[in-house]
Amino acid sequence: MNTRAGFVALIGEPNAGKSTLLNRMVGAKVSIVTHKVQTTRTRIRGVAIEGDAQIVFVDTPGLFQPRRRLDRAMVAAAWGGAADADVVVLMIEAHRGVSEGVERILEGLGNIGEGRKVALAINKIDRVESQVLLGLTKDMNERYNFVETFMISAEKGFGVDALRAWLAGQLPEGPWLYPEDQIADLPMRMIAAEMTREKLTLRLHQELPYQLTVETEHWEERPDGTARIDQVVYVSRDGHKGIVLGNKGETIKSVSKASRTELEEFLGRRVHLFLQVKVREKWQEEAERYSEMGLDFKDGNA
Ligand SMILES: Nc1nc2c(ncn2[C@@H]2O[C@H](COP(=O)(O)OP(=O)(O)OP(=O)(O)O)[C@@H](O)[C@H]2O)c(=O)[nH]1
Repeated sequence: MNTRAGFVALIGEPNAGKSTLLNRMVGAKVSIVTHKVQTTRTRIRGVAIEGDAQIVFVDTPGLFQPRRRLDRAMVAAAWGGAADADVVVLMIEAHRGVSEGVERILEGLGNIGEGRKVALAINKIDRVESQVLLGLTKDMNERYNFVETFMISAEKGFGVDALRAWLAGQLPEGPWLYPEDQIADLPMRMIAAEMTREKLTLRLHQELPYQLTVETEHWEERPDGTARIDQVVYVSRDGHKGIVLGNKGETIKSVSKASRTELEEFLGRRVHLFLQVKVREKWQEEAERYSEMGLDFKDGNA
């Protein structure tokens, strides 16, 4: 049996229906619902299984409202994520047509590289007449070379199975990115990693090394009702390790304390949190496909 696996970036203006579609495609068991933390990272939103294929959906935070300087870096990062995905799906709203926002996205799409598979999903087709749909399909395909166009209603479920099956077929052959037994607690591991990353962001401000990732390596439910969570903060350079540790380790200690407090509140029980900082020079290359955080921020995008 040949398995397939890969990343799909779902992009579109706010309100296009991305969350609705993801919930339908992914199913409650493995969907990840953390909208809380805005980082410069591309996050995994959910993992869907379709036959022999594992589809990892990534999010593109902050893609469409670049107001402040930080947001511009996030926009660049988001496009970086889309450019690294195996397939990009642009979702638009049938009744709104080619809005200004959609035009901007089309411009951005022009820069993500030749040969990228970009599909168009026209959502909310329940709200328009079929002539409108045909016109919109034609218009959009004249503006960009989509490999495929889908007409769907994420809310009513129309066309969603066809889209998921098509996506599965587009992914490269290879082992699954997440072992089956890890998928169930993947959301919790990721939420915990994001909490720590958020605390690092708050504590370090501008000093925060861009090339930094947090992974939850180990999660143990203890018989006494507490949880032991081991996380590793990966940095790409030795010098960054010092920044994250802080003077006499005080930065990492306060990050750890803040993250643990939040985790305890979230889980409703005591948590023993252990943080380690490790240097992994090439973590971007090696971790991209296998780490819990998936696609990442690239040098030069800021
Ligand atoms: N009529 C109709 N409404 C839909 C459809 N899909 C989604 N919606 C509605 O559109 C609204 C936005 O959907 P979301 O899934 O939250 O959109 P989103 O793209 O995730 O939005 P952000 O999280 O802001 O980026 C919700 O009120 C949905 O119920 C559809 O197929 N038809």
